[in-house]
Amino acid sequence: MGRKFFVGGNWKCNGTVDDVKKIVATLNAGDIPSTDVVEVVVSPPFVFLTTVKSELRSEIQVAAQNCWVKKGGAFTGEVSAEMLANLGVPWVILGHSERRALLGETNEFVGEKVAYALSQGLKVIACVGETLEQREAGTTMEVVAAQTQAIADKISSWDNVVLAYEPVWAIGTGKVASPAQAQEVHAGLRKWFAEKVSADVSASTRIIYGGSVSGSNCKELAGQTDVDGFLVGGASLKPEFIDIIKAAE
Ligand SMILES: O=C(COP(=O)(O)O)NO
Repeated sequence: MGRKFFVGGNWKCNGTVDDVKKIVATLNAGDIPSTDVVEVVVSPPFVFLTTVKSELRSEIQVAAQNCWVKKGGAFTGEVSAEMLANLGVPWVILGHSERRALLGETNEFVGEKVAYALSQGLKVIACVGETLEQREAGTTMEVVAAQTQAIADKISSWDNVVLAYEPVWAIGTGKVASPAQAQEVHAGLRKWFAEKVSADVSASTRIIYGGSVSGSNCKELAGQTDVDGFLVGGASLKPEFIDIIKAAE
C-alpha cells in the first residue's frame, strides 16, 4: 500500500516576527515535490500559527505543537482542539518527548489528547520514543509499544494519525539514529500494528522518524523500507529543510 511521504517541521519554541517572515519566504520559494509525492506540515509556535497559515503556499499545511485534552473552558493558558479546528488548523503534534519529560505528560494523558483532537476533526502527529537509558537497558520496543498502545486504547481509527518515532537521545543532539536503528524500530512498530491493531492499519499508517534529521542524513534514512518521512526540529528552521523535503523524491 503506497504511503505518501510525510515531512513535518517542528519549530518548537523558536522565532521572532522577522525570523518567521524569512522561514515562510524560504518555504514559499522552495523547489519542493508536488503534493502527490510528499505531504509537508510545518508547526510554528501558537503565536505565529495564523500568520504562517495565511502567508504560506497552499501546498504546505500547518500544525499546532499541542492542544488541550478536553473541551475548552477554565484552563488558563491552554489552547483547545476546537479552537484549532475553528481556525482551520488541520494538524496537531501530540505527545512530544519534551512535553512528556518537562510537563509530565503520561502515556494515558497523551492517548486521551489524541482521541480528543481526532474527535474535533484534527489530524494528529503522535510522538513516541525512548530515552538513552531505556535504549541502553534494551527496552526500546517495550517503551514505544506501550506509548503506542496507550493511544490505540483510546482511538478507533488511525486514518488521521501519523506516528513519529523520535528517540529522545537523538533529539537536538546531532546524534541521529543510524538508518539501521531507525528501520529496526519502525519495522517493530509496523509489526506491532499488524499484531495489535490490523494488517490494514499496519500497511497504511505512516511512521516517520525524528531526531537530528539534516540535509546530509535524510536521503539514507528515507531509503529505509519503513521510514515514511520525518519530523524535523532544528533543521526545519533553516533552508536545508527544502533538501529534507526533497528526500521524498
Ligand atoms: O524534536 C524533534 C526533532 O528535533 P531535532 O531535529 O532538532 O533533533 N522533532 O519533533
